[in-house]
Amino acid sequence: MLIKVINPNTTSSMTATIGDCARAVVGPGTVVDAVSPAMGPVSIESHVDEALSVPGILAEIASGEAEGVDGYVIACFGDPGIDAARELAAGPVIGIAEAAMHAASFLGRGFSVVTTLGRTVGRAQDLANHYGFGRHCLGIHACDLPVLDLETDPDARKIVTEACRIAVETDGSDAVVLGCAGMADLCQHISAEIGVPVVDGVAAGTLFVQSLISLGLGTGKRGEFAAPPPKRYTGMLEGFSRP
Ligand SMILES: NC(=O)NC1=NC(=O)NC1=O
Repeated sequence: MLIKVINPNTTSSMTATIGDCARAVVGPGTVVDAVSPAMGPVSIESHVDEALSVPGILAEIASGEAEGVDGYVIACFGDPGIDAARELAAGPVIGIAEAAMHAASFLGRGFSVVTTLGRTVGRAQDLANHYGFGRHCLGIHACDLPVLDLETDPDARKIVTEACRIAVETDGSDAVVLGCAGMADLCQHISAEIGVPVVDGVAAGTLFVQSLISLGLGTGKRGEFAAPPPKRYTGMLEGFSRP
């Protein structure tokens, strides 16, 4: 089977890290194609960044459908464009926030989320509530690292680890969810350091997609997520028009 893992930001080094983390967990019959869209923000740290990442995500979903992709992971903790992507895809589409929260909910009574900048905390809270994890999500904490500093700051691992330690002590949580795809490669180190399960949504989302495909399950097409009707788009979006 072929799973397309889409890093909605256009930083190729982060896409490579994300792809490595996804490939590390899939079974022998699964190929992971990790991509960034040709257009979009170099990192996603605001509502504007998230909105501007969606056209590129949808372009990747559309090309994936033509290429016979079996399922998709949207590897950004805001789960941008997830509903629109599900309209375009036949197979399952899972965002890393939804995946990580589901996984963490199996590990105890409650989990903490550690995200990047403080301004992304509200979005993570909205997603927890939207997905039905408001009761399980005991706290959402920012490590105050910009997304791309996760790759460049030599202290990034220590900063995220300490933020996770403080989150668990503050919230009394049983597990931690990493609130950024760029943290995926820190997961095992942090878990060993703080002594609680740490969930990376890239790995969790990839395995959930693999499992759904193995069960022969894809996105339901009877109603809300049926293929969208023909539509003309103008200006910069003209290429998205559906005859
Ligand atoms: N909360 C976040 O920082 N989310 C993210 N921004 C990105 O560019 N990738 C993420 O996962």
